[in-house]
Amino acid sequence: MKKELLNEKVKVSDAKLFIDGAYVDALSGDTFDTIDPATNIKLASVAKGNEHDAKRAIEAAQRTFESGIWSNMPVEERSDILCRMSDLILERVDELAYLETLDVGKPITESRGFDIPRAAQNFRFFAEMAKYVVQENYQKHNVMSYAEYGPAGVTSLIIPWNLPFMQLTWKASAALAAGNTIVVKPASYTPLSAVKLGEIANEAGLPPGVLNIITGPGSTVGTEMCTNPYVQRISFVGESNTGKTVMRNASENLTPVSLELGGKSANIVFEDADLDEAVSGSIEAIYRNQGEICLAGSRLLVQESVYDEFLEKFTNAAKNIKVGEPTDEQTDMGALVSKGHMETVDEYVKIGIAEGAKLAHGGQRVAGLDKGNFYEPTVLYDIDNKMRVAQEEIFGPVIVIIPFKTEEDAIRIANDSIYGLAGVVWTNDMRRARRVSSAVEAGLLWVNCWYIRDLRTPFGGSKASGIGREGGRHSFDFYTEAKTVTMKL
Ligand SMILES: NC(=O)c1ccc[n+]([C@@H]2O[C@H](COP(=O)([O-])OP(=O)(O)OC[C@H]3O[C@@H](n4cnc5c(N)ncnc54)[C@H](O)[C@@H]3O)[C@@H](O)[C@H]2O)c1
Ligand SMILES: O=C/C=C/C=C(\O)C(=O)O
Repeated sequence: MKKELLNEKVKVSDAKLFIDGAYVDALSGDTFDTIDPATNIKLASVAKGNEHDAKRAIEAAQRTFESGIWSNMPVEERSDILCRMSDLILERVDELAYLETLDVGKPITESRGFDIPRAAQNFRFFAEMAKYVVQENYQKHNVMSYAEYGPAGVTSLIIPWNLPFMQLTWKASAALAAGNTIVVKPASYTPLSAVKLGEIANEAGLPPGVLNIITGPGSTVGTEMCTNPYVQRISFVGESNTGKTVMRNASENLTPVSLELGGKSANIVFEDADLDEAVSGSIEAIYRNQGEICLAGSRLLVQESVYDEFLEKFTNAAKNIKVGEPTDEQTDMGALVSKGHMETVDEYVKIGIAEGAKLAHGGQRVAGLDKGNFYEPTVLYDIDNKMRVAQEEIFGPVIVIIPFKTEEDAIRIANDSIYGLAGVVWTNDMRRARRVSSAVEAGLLWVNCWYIRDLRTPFGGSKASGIGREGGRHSFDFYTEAKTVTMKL
């Protein structure tokens, strides 16, 4: 079934580089395999680009930018093309969702219900918004100053493997709407959906050379995308340590960076919260997408007075999660992206237990599903925030539960982290909600909910979780170059 669908819909031979509107092999002719996380069997051969291919793509993007075919196109026309891309993504939702599920290992209900529709929404949102970006114009006596926000130029987008199509389109749609030409690199574990964007672009009428896609290693392709002098903007999503390398490399040409990096977000449950709501929200915040979400509420802080009751309810809910074949409609949690990543997650659980953590559930691979990278939803409790499992990003289905006494303790523990991506607060006291959300050091705070998004809001992290914000006007700030023109009239 899988193979047939792959051959029929995915056309394995299509997993090539996309440069100047055409699918091409890597200059070296090299390929690499992308693997199905549910079986560890090869899914497809993918062109293995290197720095020379990246250079070729950047030069195509530069030529196209200079031609003005996209950068000078009236914004309404650009917007129409991007809206067509949005429509085409929706028309192909089943195929793209299937592809994403095969490549990432995530449940089909998640790909079809979230990743792909959100990708379509990304394109429509930024295409519409580009038409209404407010221009500044000031006057003092006979002097008028106004600002032009032109496209920045060739833009590099480097994407991780956890939400591949959603995050690629989150960046690509904004960068394109602003009039840039782009070069994108998906993660090597999950290149297949990104490759499809080339077909969609051609069908929508995006001029050749505006979008270029290079599959291949970060060390070669990614490095070129950060150091090539034609590149004017770099938007990167991935681990904090890779983010440091990106920033170091970007400094060579003083290229502006937007970095969305790792997290270890505090999810704080107060005694006055609706406990059932807090349990189901916290379950989603750690186990959705196998825990492979940067925004995961991966440090669960629970007030002592409700700790035992919460722990019992949470553990029962974790036991009820159905881990299984990602393409099965009944599956809640699929496979981890790779065998190596699953081993890292398992290693963390062992480290936690050695550090003194107690195990309420999980802590091992799922019995009977040993061909794929299936790991049980795992609950570690009685955690001290100093433990490695509380400080380091595990990026898998492992919650660490930490008791706390007072609001001040909760805030102190929440902020005792190198990361500052997100935070979650469960309480029915709105004054407390306001106080705690102000005090927690993070770019994103959710109260009595998790991962509800409004694309107009600033999105990004503080501390080691990133630099800059995207979303709404913040995306346009990053993907444009401002110029102030002052005229004496
Ligand atoms: N803050 C956010 O919005 C956000 C969103 C999703 C994922 N993440 C983070 O991403 C991480 C998981 O993703 P990952 O394992 O793919 O991250 P990663 O840092 O290993 O890789 C991310 C991308 O960078 C590329 N890359 C690797 N070395 C590079 C280099 N030297 N120069 C340029 N590019 C290079 C990779 O090939 C990949 O495409 C987690 O830390 C997670 O929290 C953050
Ligand atoms: O894993 C990280 C999640 C990133 C989410 C977004 O970029 C988004 O919702 O726009």
